[in-house]
Amino acid sequence: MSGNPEKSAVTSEDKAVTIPAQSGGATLKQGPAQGETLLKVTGLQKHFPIRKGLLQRQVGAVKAVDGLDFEVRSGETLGVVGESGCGKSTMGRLITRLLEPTAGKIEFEGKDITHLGVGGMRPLRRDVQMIFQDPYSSLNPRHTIGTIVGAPFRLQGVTPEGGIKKEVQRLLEVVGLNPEHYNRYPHEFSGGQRQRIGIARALALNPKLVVADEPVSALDVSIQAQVVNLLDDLQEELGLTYVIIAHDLSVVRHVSDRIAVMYLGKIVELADRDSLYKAPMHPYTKALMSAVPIPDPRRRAAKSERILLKGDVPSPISPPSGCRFHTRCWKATETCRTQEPPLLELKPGQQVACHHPENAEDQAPQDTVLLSAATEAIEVVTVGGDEPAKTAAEQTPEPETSEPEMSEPEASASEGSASEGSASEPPASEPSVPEPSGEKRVKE
Ligand SMILES: Nc1ncnc2c1ncn2[C@@H]1O[C@H](COP(=O)(O)OP(=O)(O)OP(=O)(O)O)[C@@H](O)[C@H]1O
Repeated sequence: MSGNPEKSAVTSEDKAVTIPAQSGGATLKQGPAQGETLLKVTGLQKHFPIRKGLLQRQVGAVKAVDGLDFEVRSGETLGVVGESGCGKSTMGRLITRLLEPTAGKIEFEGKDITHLGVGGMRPLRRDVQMIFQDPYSSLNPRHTIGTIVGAPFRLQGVTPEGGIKKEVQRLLEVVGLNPEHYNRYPHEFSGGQRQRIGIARALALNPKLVVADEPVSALDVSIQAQVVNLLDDLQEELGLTYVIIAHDLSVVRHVSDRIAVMYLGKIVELADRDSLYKAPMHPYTKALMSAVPIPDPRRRAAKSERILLKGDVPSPISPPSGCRFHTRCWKATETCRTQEPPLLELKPGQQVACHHPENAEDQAPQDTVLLSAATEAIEVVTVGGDEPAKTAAEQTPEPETSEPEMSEPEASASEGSASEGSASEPPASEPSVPEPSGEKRVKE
């Protein structure tokens, strides 16, 4: 979250906690300098076997994570986004070593931790912590919050200076809870407060890397900003590194320095936050970005278009050949169906796995014939503007002649349409939306 003016503006307004100096077991540790690689993942895979019959023979596998390559730099926040079932949580559990990888390599501070046993993992458990999505099921209802937040000390055999109780009370204060509530039970707290308890537990041993799996998605919208700001403040004060998994792109935009977009067990795009939001290169990223609601009423009044991907995400048991997104992509060609695109750095700080990327040189310019399914792959919905919403009966696909109605940036986007595989630049701040042939348009 470093160097993110948008985030710091919100943080300073809502700052509710001050973090006292670390003491006892939670003293600041030496780690890699800011910006150096803290975690490196190479070819990471997790295939869950599917077994059948009396002999429980393996008949297939769910390829939840199927070859990830990325690194996390010290002090940064890497956001991970993607539709449900694309393998985000599995990736989080792999890098925190809550799951055993099927293949690949995980290095933490240069040390290979891929297959460390329980004993070898013990020191790592202090350095890598996880915050879970559901603050209701992740806290034991029979334990007081004092016991819950103090558990990491007991498990690691660490006695902080001043004792566990004092340290737990300090941690509760750090996350904005009343230290006097040490003896209360989880059910006595609200969702947001429970998530703060989960955060206090994760911070107890002063970790270097915190993996947060949908940390705010179970919370009321009004509470989400408080928890996001708390994570922000804690990162600044304690020098934490985050991997934040979320499906809410507004949250990810707010918290992340870099963002990895996952689709069916693979990273399809990995880029700096601003590059990704201004000029997404993978069609899947573009479709995701077009669905982000615009909070500014002035900008909302302007017309914008959303790409609705048709059909479901294919099964991770037998993912599509070639590019996994080709069955839902409006740019898909024969190359996409047969050849898997590698994740390449096509612009500084922006890696993308696509044969026909947006806003960049076409990687397979000779292949210009769209697959027949490509023209039906999406629906483009125009939203905003001053037009009143139409009922379903009134919604009619517009004829080709509707194009002159478009504003200039939209028109230029249409020039770089799928069929041409062009590399036109998008409008300055909003992702452009393609005009595939045979598309249906519905106005709201
Ligand atoms: N223990 C398991 N055994 C078998 N399949 C699993 C297991 N855990 C996850 N999966 C499957 O792996 C795929 C990826 O799941 P995962 O939970 O990682 O996705 P996700 O992107 O985090 O989705 P969500 O946002 O819904 O949590 C899914 O198809 C899921 O059904």
